[in-house]
Amino acid sequence: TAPPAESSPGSPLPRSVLRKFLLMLMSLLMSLYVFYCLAERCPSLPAPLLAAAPEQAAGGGGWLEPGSPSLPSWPPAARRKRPKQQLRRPDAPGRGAGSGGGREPPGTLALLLGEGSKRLPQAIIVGVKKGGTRALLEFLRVHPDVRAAGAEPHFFDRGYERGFAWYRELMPRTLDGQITMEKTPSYFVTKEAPARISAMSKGTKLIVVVRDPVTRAISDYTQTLSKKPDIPTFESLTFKNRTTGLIDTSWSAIQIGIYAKHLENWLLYFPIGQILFISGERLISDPAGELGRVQDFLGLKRIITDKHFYFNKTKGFPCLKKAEGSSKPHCLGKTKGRTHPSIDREVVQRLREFYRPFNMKFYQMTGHDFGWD
Ligand SMILES: Nc1ncnc2c1ncn2[C@@H]1O[C@H](COP(=O)(O)OS(=O)(=O)O)[C@@H](OP(=O)(O)O)[C@H]1O
Repeated sequence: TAPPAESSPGSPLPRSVLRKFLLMLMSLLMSLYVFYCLAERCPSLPAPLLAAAPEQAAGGGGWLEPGSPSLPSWPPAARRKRPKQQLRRPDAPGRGAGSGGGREPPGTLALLLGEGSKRLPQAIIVGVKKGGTRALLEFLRVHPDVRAAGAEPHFFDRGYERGFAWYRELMPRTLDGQITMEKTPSYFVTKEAPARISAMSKGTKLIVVVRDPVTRAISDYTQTLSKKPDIPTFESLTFKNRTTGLIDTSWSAIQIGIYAKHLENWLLYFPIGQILFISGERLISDPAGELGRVQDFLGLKRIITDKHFYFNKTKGFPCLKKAEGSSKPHCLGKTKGRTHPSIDREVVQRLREFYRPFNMKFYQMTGHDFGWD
């Protein structure tokens, strides 16, 4: 018998090759479709994450950024209309935006594909220096609805003349419903910062991580000492006149801790309810508890819980079980949690006396006793 015809007369390709080619074409088309669906444009999957919620699409107003009248108003997350199935369960494994290995929150692929846009921050950690601001931001970034600038932009203290377009460029891209954040601790003691932030948006949510002003001052000094080992002792810098015991309030390490005074300046532009005060001490002893308060304040679902933290004995601090963008445990670097030099007890005592009335005033203003006295 004659062998089955592999190619029809006149056809340049044998049938088997043609079949293989068609199969390959089909699988290529199927892969393209799957990819399309993963990019959240596929109609058979949950509604597109990228579609703006009706009220967001309508534009809310409230933003005063020059030249950008259509910027969305706060709070995208609180008013979020993201489909339910796109929010991870609080106990679901996985990480914040940018993580790898199939643990990405919804929308990460869209961000990777260049979707989303850079927005001015809706929430800022404005202080205080050495309060625990980096820890708070790193912890918050675990939330899939939070995206934050990595470095401190220093826009409202050092870079204001560069303009809002420059500032916005420093921000990560976000999808509708995600909150853009940054942290620059020096804003809290910058006279012009409240007016400038209010000029950007009156609705900006402010977070201040405060810490016992005496320990904060020592931490501040420790940082300077690590960079300039030749500076005078903490004790000598503390006093204008050691014999009279007059404190040198012009020394920034002391100045920054007079929280009540700085807060007065912020209250000229923002209602107290728009400022969240986080205890730097509790951020260490109960990170999940403090993160719960922050998530509520930002109108976010409570996704970051105690399951996200472990206490690292070597570091002496709580660390993340999985850092953003990785599945590995993550502690803050060596510049966080430095060993403080021991300071003369009497000097510490004198500083405690100095800060006490300011602390009392601060507790009164915030309605919260931070327990430093
Ligand atoms: N989880 C965790 N890991 C490491 N460090 C932690 C953590 N939580 C709070 N802290 C405290 O954060 C202090 C540094 O504060 P900041 O990040 O605000 O410093 S800075 O102003 O940005 O330089 C840093 O101060 P020092 O201990 O004096 O170095 C820490 O005490």
